[in-house]
Amino acid sequence: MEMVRVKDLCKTYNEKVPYTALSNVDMTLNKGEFVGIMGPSGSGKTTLLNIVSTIDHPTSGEVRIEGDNPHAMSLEELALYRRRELGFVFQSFNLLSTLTVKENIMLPLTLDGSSIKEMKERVQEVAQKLGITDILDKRTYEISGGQAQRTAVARALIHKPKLVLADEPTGNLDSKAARDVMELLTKLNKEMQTTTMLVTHDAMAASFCDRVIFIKDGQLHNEIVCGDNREVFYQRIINVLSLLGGFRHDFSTVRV
Ligand SMILES: Nc1ncnc2c1ncn2[C@@H]1O[C@H](COP(=O)(O)OP(=O)(O)OP(=O)(O)O)[C@@H](O)[C@H]1O
Repeated sequence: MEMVRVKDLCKTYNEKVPYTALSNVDMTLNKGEFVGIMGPSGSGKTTLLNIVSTIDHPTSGEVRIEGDNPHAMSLEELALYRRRELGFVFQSFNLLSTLTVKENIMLPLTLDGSSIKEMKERVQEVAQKLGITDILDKRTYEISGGQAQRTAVARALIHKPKLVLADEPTGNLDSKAARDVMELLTKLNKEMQTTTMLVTHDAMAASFCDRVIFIKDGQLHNEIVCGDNREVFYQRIINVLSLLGGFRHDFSTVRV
């Protein structure tokens, strides 16, 4: 079943000199699928994620999420839609430092007016899945980067969103923490059947996906699907990246 449908999507930034960041992008994400988006620096990955996640608007074309067109909603409808149906994970964690880990995780439910009982139950459930029950009362400055990103993942998933959007979630983590976060994200994706779109430059992170879509110069380049062997998938990702060229970062040195 189709969860996300991107149709003929174009984005031009109207600066002094207009810049076309995306041209005629078509893609589909199926329900429960974990899809990576890769491409050289400046190829349009974040622009694509921002438009699918409703943070930015397309110049033309359409995004449908389970049939809904979020870009056609009013600001109030859109705010509610984002809060209820989408989950976000960012490179910089975006946790509120004045709140505890537990309060950060609860935030989407607090904003939605859920009962205290329900919030407590859901926090316990999601914290257990992410192995962070023992840090729930800590402040965000008392925890490690890996724990911070697991907290951010818990916050993104607590309201059981339809779609999780992750922009370089391993970008600020060491290789061990990065691998842990990817293992948890994929485990929860399978358990909860939450469709996930991941932008990354990291081949190790991408090798956890079911499918990786490559973009270059704002257009779809190709895609590869993970078979039975993740190590082979990782090598195939590296091969496409070396063909594409133009990477800001060195390829990940982490072995799968
Ligand atoms: N708000 C903006 N105004 C003008 N140009 C922009 C804006 N945001 C992005 N761009 C340009 O659009 C192009 C695509 O940017 P985008 O951030 O989507 O690329 P990316 O593939 O995510 O890059 P990176 O891997 O470096 O994060 C780049 O050339 C960028 O300079």
